[in-house]
Amino acid sequence: MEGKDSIGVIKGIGEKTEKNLNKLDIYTINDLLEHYPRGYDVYEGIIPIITAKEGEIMAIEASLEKSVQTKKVRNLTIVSCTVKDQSGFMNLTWFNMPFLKNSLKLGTHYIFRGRVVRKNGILVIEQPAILSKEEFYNRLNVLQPVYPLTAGITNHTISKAVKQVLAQINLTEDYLPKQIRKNYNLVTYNQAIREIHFPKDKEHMMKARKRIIFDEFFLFTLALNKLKESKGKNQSNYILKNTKECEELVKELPYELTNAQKKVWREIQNDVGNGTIMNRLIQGDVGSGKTIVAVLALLMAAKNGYQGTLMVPTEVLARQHYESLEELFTSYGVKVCLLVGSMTIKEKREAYERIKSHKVDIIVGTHALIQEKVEYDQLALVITDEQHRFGVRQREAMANKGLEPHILVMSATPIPRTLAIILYGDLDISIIDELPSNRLSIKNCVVNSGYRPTAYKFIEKEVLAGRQAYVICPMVEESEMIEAENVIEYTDKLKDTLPGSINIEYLHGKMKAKEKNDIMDRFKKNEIQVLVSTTVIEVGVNVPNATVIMIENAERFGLAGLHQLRGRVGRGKYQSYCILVSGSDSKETKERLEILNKSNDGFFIASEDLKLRGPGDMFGVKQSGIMEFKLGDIYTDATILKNANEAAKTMSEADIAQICKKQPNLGEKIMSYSGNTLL
Ligand SMILES: Nc1ncnc2c1ncn2[C@@H]1O[C@H](COP(=O)(O)OP(=O)(O)OP(=O)(O)O)[C@@H](O)[C@H]1O
Repeated sequence: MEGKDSIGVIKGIGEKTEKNLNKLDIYTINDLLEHYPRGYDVYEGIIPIITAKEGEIMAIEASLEKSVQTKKVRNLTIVSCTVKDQSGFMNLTWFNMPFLKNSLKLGTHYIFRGRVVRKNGILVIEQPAILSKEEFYNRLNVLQPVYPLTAGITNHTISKAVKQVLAQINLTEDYLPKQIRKNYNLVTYNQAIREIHFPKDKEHMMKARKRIIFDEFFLFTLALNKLKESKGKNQSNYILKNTKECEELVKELPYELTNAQKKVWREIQNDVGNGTIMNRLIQGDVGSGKTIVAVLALLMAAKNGYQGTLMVPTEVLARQHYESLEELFTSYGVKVCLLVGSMTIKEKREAYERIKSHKVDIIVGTHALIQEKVEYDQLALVITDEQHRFGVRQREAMANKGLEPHILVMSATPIPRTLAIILYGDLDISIIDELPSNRLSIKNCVVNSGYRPTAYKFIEKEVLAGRQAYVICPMVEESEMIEAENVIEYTDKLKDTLPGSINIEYLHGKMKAKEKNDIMDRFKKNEIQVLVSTTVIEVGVNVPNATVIMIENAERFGLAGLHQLRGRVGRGKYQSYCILVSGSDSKETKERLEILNKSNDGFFIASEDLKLRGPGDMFGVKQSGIMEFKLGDIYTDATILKNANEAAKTMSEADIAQICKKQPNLGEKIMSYSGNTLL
């Protein structure tokens, strides 16, 4: 078996499973091996039912009190039952597992293990695993990998497949020179891959992680260094002059640009006017007003007779920008068009035609913008919104579309300067370090679920005063389907609680793009006052009239993620509020959430978060996922990042060629970061 082989060669993986694995971007054996656990589950002992705590995972040994009930709610089958041990009773529920009705027998003792949640005021274990004594005790205190999943793929499917591959594959060829391994105290590739999936203990897992993260950062910085070298300060084909329209737009804005915005705008003008190609990153906290600076740059490109694009991570955002740009630019005679994946073939074809013939100046869209079929005419400026989804590769693919256009990247990730210099090695950095002066600081509170009625009353009060609110629903990791169902259920309950005059709608990842856009449009127009949503409320959504965000299960998010979510409010002149509802009473959770409670400053939060979370602290909290590293976290793994960067710098062209010979897929890996032919 070889890394390049298709996953179809694994015994037990049929066509259907293969298709489902493809949805997780797993096509080859290598992809599977690099589908790292997102955490580890550690089985602790059996405890009495009476000690159940909301939000925690528990194992109980119990028997059925009554026979199993099933009911159908929309397209979900819900199986539920009550079990008892000597200390008390507990309700259990499963989704879409109707067969349990016949397999669970009265009078038999089972071990159930799962997360305790509160439903209608009662504690319930949701989706518990049912284990035999032997299975349970075999797993006790052993780190079990927990993989990112998709519909049709269980954790068991992946871990079984990985086990089989590890038994058959030879991974002893290590591309990383021995000296580097020695200098930075890194285990071999072979050991790392084996132990990241099935670690002997936490210490081994940490060593495996360190090596894999080192590789991620090493290859990334290698690619960046190359990119930087190849770019140099190249001559630009597009020299953009300042235009009177930009000055007019600045004058017409309902606010004055902050000094930080003015400074960044000047830097951009200088970049695009001095004859070299601009490669610039604008970094600014959520809501600091990056968009208007990008808008000015686009107007300038259009008024110089060129095209410009604005590429964002989601369709909802693309539409939001498209609509506001169209409104802003019409009076300047600048034509804007939208290009997103969900458009019909006919619509897309029309867009391609208008782009190619330069009937439009500004194109706003998602990754559809970089598809091969799009041909631009004099594309002078590419702006991407780097909310963790666009890596160097996409940036380059876009750049290659034009005759080397100017590139502007916007990021709301608060990265300390020393790290930013490494991570954005090929870019100059501008920082918007000042919020608009009309902003009031967001008021925060951390509460438990008992506070919900008060929170709902508060939302009602704000809505009656003309404002709007977001409610972010509990996170469900098992399946998007169940998550969607939760959102619908939550919305129904909220409708029962709040007055009928308040329009409440929901948004979740399973909805069609058109439905999502429609809901967002109506929320923007204040036809919807309360939006219940999963985290699909993406970074960048801008509804300044929304003043409350209530986040359920706040304990399950990383602080960076919470800060981004919170950034959906406090974007206008009104006092805004963030209610963090925590489903856990643990001291660590309280400490973590307290950081957000205390501060609204992204840099401060990131650095405090770092102090609390040690490196490799991957239990329980969703990682920030910045810049597409599979395991590496730029904050907690900053030391590894610095080391990897240092090591990459020592590599000469010949060294790289040498190690690529040893490991042919290394070249591909580097390319996957850079999108550039390096070798
Ligand atoms: N100088 C300013 N004074 C007052 N309001 C401003 C100013 N600049 C921008 N705004 C307004 O602030 C809001 C947030 O701005 P914008 O959407 O550009 O934020 P952002 O930096 O892109 O944030 P995010 O990272 O969350 O997307 C918008 O409604 C915008 O109109």
